Amino acid sequence: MSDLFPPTRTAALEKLSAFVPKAGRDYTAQRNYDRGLGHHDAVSTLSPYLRHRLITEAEVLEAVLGRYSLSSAEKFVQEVFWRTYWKGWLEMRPAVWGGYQQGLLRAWDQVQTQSGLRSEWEAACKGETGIDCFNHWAHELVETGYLHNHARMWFASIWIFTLRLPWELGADFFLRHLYDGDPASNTLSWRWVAGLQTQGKNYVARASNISKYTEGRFSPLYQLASNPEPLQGPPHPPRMDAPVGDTLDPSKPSVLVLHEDDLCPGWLFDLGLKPLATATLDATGQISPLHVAPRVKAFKTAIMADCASRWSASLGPITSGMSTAQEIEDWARAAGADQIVTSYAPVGPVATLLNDIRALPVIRPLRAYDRRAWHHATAGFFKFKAKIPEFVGAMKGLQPV
Ligand SMILES: Cc1cc2nc3c(=O)[nH]c(=O)nc-3n(C[C@H](O)[C@H](O)[C@H](O)COP(=O)(O)OP(=O)(O)OC[C@H]3O[C@@H](n4cnc5c(N)ncnc54)[C@H](O)[C@@H]3O)c2cc1C
Repeated sequence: MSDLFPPTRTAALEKLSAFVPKAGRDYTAQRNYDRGLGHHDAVSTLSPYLRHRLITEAEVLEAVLGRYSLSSAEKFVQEVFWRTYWKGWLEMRPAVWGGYQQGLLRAWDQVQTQSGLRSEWEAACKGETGIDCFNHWAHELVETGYLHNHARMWFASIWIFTLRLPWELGADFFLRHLYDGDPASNTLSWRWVAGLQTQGKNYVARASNISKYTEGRFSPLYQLASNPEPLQGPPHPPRMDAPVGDTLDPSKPSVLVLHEDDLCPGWLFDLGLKPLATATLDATGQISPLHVAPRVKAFKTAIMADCASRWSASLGPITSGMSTAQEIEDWARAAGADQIVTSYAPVGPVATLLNDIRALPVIRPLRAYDRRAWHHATAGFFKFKAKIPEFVGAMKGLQPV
């Protein structure tokens, strides 16, 4: 497992405190520079922890806003809210996740039946194309489980417009190798690069931009598609209401399911939950039709174990690695529960698995942070970000001025 991301909350907190002093002017000025493996100091590299809520958005924002004003740390705060925005956007249009999964299966079928496509896809995943920077990022991703945001944008753009590979295969490559692989941020960012998210507007990687922001490490002059058209896709599905979450009745005999979307369960105990027993869920196998990288699987297993050991006094007997609805139902019944309690899981493999549970009610309280923000993801990020002072004010228990 990579030393860059030790799979513990302690490591996440240490990373946060090391980063906080840089979250103001330094981040604003430096965040777009990708200085390469071992030199990602200008950004927080907190995403593997934030994605799984081994540390929460609220904790990160509070630490940064404890040192800086909102206007001094505006850029960083906005980036954290991109994660919130993407989640809210997908919650209200879950069909986009289903559409991605279907598109991926179609593309995977083509890879298996068209030898030309298969060898191009393999070369891209192995970092054996004729484009140095792209090859470098493919290796960095596979070897470290992380890529800088700018590298993700360039990589996705080259994958789609220069190599002309199906975007779903690229998104899948990311999900199988990123420690922070996330249904909302990944799918919608790939769609954004392709021109499917902000429809008709694609992101085109330019050699000059790559050269500037890699400080000359790469300069793929004349190697990249120069004026590609955005991909065409269906219009966005109709918007559903954002979820508000269930109310927990802690007096009912309950079991707790811990999952990779929220590994800070303390707020559920604050609601009065006293589980008879706890299970950790393993939904890793559901994220892709292909094998997820062993380092990613190991990271997820380890952060769940870290969570379980931190909270062991509150969890009751712990069963690890449940991976089917049937297993969970049988275990919950055997424990004598009337209900299964779990933090609300946003659109993705965990939610899909939990939706299959029929034998017992599944109670999914939603954090106030998500409930306040998600329903504002109606249009583009520009409109959403205008609400940030309000979100932050509510988080601090303050009214925005
Ligand atoms: C094609 C593509 C695929 C992506 N796939 C994922 C993914 O699977 N999982 C994932 O967590 N992020 C994804 N991102 C978003 C972003 O690249 C990463 O969250 C960010 O690079 C993480 O590094 P960091 O923690 O050092 O970020 P910092 O710059 O330090 O930002 C702080 C935090 O803000 C959030 N954040 C920053 N930028 C974004 C963004 N553009 N979208 C959403 N949240 C953001 C993250 O939680 C991050 O930890 C993707 C972006 C692109 C362009």
